[in-house]
Amino acid sequence: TQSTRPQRILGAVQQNATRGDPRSVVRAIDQYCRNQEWAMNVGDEKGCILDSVVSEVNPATVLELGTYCGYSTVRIASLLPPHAKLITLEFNPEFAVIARQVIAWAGLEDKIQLVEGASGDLIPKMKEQFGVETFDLVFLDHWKDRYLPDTKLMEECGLLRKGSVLLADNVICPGTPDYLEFVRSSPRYESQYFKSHLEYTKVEDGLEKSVFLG
Ligand SMILES: CNc1ncnc2c1ncn2[C@@H]1O[C@H](/C=C/CNC(=O)c2cc(-c3ccc(F)cc3)cc(O)c2O)[C@H](F)[C@H]1O
Ligand SMILES: [Mg+2]
Repeated sequence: TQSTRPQRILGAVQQNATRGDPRSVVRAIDQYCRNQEWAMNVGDEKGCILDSVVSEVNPATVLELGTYCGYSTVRIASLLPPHAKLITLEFNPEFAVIARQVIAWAGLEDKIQLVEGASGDLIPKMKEQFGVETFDLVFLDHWKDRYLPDTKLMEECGLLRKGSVLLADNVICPGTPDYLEFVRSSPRYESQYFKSHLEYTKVEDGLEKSVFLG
């Protein structure tokens, strides 16, 4: 039977990456998606910007919205200090199955909690069900029309504190116009655009880093 793109990405990891070596997992996915078939990972170019923001924030608690195959999940978790935790939300069970195996291959199960479900349902349960106070860093990379409602929901649920950093993928391509307008005009956020390119292409895209001011 025909394999799916996520299954082929997992295969590339299992064939080309070293178990327990997260950076080799990241490299294997980038090489596959650049040379064989495109996939919507944040990728190597925007990934370097992601790395620098993660290193700067040095977060104890991270929330990722939209796991897909776990590329950015592994990339972020590989840079976290000991005892730091990353919660990643994914509502497509087929993607979750693949992402769990990619995370396991990287040996990062202890740092990453993949929760299956929709962000709109899970965000209100973060405190009670997952023992989270606030998030130091949130990486938004799920449906683009959900960035703004979920940001407002995180505020309402008290999951952001003064200094929490939101990092949003794809603010140019496919684009998140309502989110961008909000974080750039709101007095409660200090926003900065990092110009880059759509993963594995020459098309413009970028990341928006927005610090919640409380
Ligand atoms: C809505 N709440 C959700 N809760 C949990 N998991 C979710 C939720 N919503 C989606 N998911 C989950 O998060 C993922 C969704 C990622 C969406 N990403 C993109 O569409 C996306 C698209 C392009 C792109 C650019 C140009 C072009 F020509 C074609 C594509 C580039 C990118 O970097 C992207 O990130 C996953 F698939 C979905 O199940
Ligand atoms: Mg993306």
